[in-house]
Amino acid sequence: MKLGYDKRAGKTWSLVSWKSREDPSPGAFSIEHDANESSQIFNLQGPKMYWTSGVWDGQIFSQVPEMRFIYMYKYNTSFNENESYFSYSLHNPSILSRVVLDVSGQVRRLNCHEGTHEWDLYWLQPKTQCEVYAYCGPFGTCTRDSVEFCECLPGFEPRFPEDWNLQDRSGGCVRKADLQCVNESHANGERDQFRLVSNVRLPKYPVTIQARSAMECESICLNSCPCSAYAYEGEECRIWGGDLVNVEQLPDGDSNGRSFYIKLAASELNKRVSSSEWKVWLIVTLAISLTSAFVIYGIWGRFRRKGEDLLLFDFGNSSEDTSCYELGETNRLWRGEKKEVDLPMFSFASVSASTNNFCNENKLGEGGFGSVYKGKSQRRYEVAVKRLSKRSKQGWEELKNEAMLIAKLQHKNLVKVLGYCIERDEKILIYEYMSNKSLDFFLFDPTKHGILNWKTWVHIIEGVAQGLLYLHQYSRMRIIHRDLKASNILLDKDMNPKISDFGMARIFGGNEPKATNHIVGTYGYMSPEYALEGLFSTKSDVFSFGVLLMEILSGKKNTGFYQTDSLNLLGYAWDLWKDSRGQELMDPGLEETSPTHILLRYINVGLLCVQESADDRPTMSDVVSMLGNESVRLPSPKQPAFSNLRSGVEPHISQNRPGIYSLNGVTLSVMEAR
Ligand SMILES: Nc1ncnc2c1ncn2[C@@H]1O[C@H](COP(=O)(O)OP(=O)(O)OP(=O)(O)O)[C@@H](O)[C@H]1O
Repeated sequence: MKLGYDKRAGKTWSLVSWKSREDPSPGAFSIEHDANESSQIFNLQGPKMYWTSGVWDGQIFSQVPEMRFIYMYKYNTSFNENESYFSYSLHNPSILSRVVLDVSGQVRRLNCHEGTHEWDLYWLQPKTQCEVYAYCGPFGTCTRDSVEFCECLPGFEPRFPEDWNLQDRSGGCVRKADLQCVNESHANGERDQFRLVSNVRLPKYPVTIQARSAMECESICLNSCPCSAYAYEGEECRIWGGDLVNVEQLPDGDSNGRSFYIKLAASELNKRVSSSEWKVWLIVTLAISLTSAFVIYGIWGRFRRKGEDLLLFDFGNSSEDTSCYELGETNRLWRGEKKEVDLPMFSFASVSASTNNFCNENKLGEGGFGSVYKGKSQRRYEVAVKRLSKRSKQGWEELKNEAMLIAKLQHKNLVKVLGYCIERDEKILIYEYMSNKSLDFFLFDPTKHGILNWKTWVHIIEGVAQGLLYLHQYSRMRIIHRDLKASNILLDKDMNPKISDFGMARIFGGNEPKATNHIVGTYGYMSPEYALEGLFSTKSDVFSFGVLLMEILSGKKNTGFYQTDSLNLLGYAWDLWKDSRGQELMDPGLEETSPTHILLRYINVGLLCVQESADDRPTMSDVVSMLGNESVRLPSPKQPAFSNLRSGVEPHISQNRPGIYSLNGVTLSVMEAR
């Protein structure tokens, strides 16, 4: 369908939401294409702007940067004397995809899942209130996941305080003191000044101009009356005229955080608090702090009980139940941690009841830090319960790291954590149950590898790639998994892959590799710069993904590979590739069910991922596009890392480097070199 304007018929092609989920008559929202040159998509709530895509630059809409990495669609805009419109089509016409404008005003893209024939949510906007156009009005700032979404920028106050208190923030904020707006010194000697606003998503609609320095950029803004703010980054001077909208305050450490300078009257910046104001401020602050403490205490108590109620209702055996919140030291320690876990807490009694007292028949497997059991709630909902071994001291740190990270992530290819329990010396995480266990069960058992056809393997490979891409690029934090391997890919009943085991994962800022002395990971999957120098980056995950891909294609483990007596799997693959015999690497079962040129393409991508130099390896977004789009030309790979290493022999680790890694597919870390 076209979204635009039919000039001959004088008709607009738009998308209109339903009135309610049951009533398909025209609702409050509509999407239209701007017929002017800016060619943006407007999502309107009645006549009011609700969301905008930003201007079309010929490839993407400026407010939808992720379009750069989504290679599935072809976009088309057209302006001629008869019509002006925007439309899209799919590179692969067999994929079913649709765009829906929801009753709540969200634009949702849904793709039909080949296996389940259900509509999967692929993309949506606006995702949060902070992305709604001018949600906090002009000069307001928005903070997601906060009770009070909106605040005013420093030096501003609500324009309509009554509406503001009644939660209508659309009026925004106004200056507490007017700008002087003079080029030369003002009569009283005060010129407008700038105040830094940091760690935010920048306001919409800047104008970009060239400036040689931050000072020059500041002076341009200072000498232009309508300029309200500027930002200087990489020789690019951005200035904003008039109202600032959609400034979003980001959480600490968010790699999307930027800074800008807002222009304020000098009197506002130099304000001193008089002694009577100071006293009033002190009294009010004390009163607020005390009231907040009581309120938080009350809410916390209710929250704990609510978590427990949920558990009793869902898992529990109420008569035997001991309450988690009555626990002692360990429990308080957890809550005392700086970063709290935003997850429901369950009592040990109910978790134990759900697994039939951790009986052996319910045991799903055993990892480095403890055992995993299948549990069933009273409502027959299946879960997986990871119980930390009481001897494992280090495992506790990993488990906490895992809970804190996964609780903040949401993607269909990442395993979900449903809750936790800490009681006396018991430490437990509860996950969604994945009935097909982990990928290694299918991969390294020759009788099982052949059960899955090529289509399913592609589904698994693409899912893992999407999950990693989300971690590296799209999640709220940039995350490096550091322990991607076959046993950490779980499979649900429909063989959807989910990345698990975030015990080693790290939040990562910037693009430069980070160094560590404490090298953890699994032999065979670790990149050379990480195993040998302790340097990790998103490219170390790309390396592990490459090894996994080669293992899937060949049906063989990278470690313990004895096909030839001189090389490991990567070396073997490289030798075949050089001799144009790549297809001989393939698991014979796969070769029968898939076209050779596709298999060779996948081997090519795998070899690109395991190249020696991290800089030569593609990013996960490159990998996703190379795997999914046959029209993307693939570069020739260079020789893989460790390819001349005898199978089962570990790379030499220098004697003066303290950290070491793991063996035989089990993750370990020790602090001394061997
Ligand atoms: N959510 C789950 N659903 C079903 N089975 C699971 C689930 N989580 C783990 N398992 C099973 O339990 C086994 C042990 O998992 P765990 O994550 O503790 O260790 P691992 O990843 O195999 O090893 P390591 O801890 O050394 O990395 C897995 O191999 C898998 O078969």
